[in-house]
Amino acid sequence: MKRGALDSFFKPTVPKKPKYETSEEKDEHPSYPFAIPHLSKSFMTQLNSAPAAEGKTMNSELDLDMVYYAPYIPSSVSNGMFEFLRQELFFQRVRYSIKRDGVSTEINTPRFTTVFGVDETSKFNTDGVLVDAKTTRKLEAGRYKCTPRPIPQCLGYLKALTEATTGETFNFCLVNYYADGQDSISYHSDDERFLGEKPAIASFTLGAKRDFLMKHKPIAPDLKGEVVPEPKQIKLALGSGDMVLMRGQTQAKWLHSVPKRAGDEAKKGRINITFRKAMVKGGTENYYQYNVGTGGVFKWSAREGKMVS
Ligand SMILES: O=C(O)CCC(=O)C(=O)O
Ligand SMILES: [Fe+2]
Repeated sequence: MKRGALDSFFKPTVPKKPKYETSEEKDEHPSYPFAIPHLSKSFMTQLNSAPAAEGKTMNSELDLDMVYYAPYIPSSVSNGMFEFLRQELFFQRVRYSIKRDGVSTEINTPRFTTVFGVDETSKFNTDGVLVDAKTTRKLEAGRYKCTPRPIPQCLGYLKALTEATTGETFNFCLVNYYADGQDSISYHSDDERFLGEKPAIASFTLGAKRDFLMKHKPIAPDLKGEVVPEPKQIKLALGSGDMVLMRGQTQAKWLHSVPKRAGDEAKKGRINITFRKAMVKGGTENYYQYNVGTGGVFKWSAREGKMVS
């Protein structure tokens, strides 16, 4: 046997080198299953030039009020950000049961999810302790059934940039990971009362390109029985680094979805990040219930090329 072959035979298998650089600093918190590294200086510098493209206002359709940045995140960092977040965040695959007409059905959320943040009535102090937003006093035990988690630096950095661009403020960050074309989100609107009347939601895509579909909610005939024609469905092929800001009446009047897709593109995996602002405690309970749940934690395995529990 040749020397080189023997050498490589006995060489220990080193773990795959991550495709991105991180900072030495990490966020740790009792609510995190493991620490999350900060973004590298280089990533932060590159992100500082966001938005990479001017936002296009989409408001010519009935009740629609959106701004579309294609892209928002500079293309030099969008893939690194995708690899970083997929590798460093913890995810869950949430199951819950709902009652439809008295019959309870099990729902398996068809994507990986994670969530950070707390509603406007509370905040994390600099020691990572939850305090009342008004009195800044430590929360009494049992204020929340769930365990709120502070937004880590890597997502907080993007949140601050998004706030500067949009003039909105956010206190929640929800993350979806669509592993392949079978993962999806069905038609819905983010019109919960805990978000307030005309919620602004900034929604990012990293990784695979996926179609984002929008359709107007059914319009009832007016009192005179006149039928208002519904606007036609909208399809945005969201690519890595793109951001859509939905605001005004968009959630009240429109539905959106990311349907299942065949083909190789979706197999690359797609991360969606939404920044939102929940006004009351019920919002925090809802977001943790449906994005964390009670099952086990998943983490990306670079070796296996999939989320593992
Ligand atoms: O993945 C997306 O682009 C949309 C996600 C979404 O609508 C949601 O999480 O409410
Ligand atoms: Fe949504």
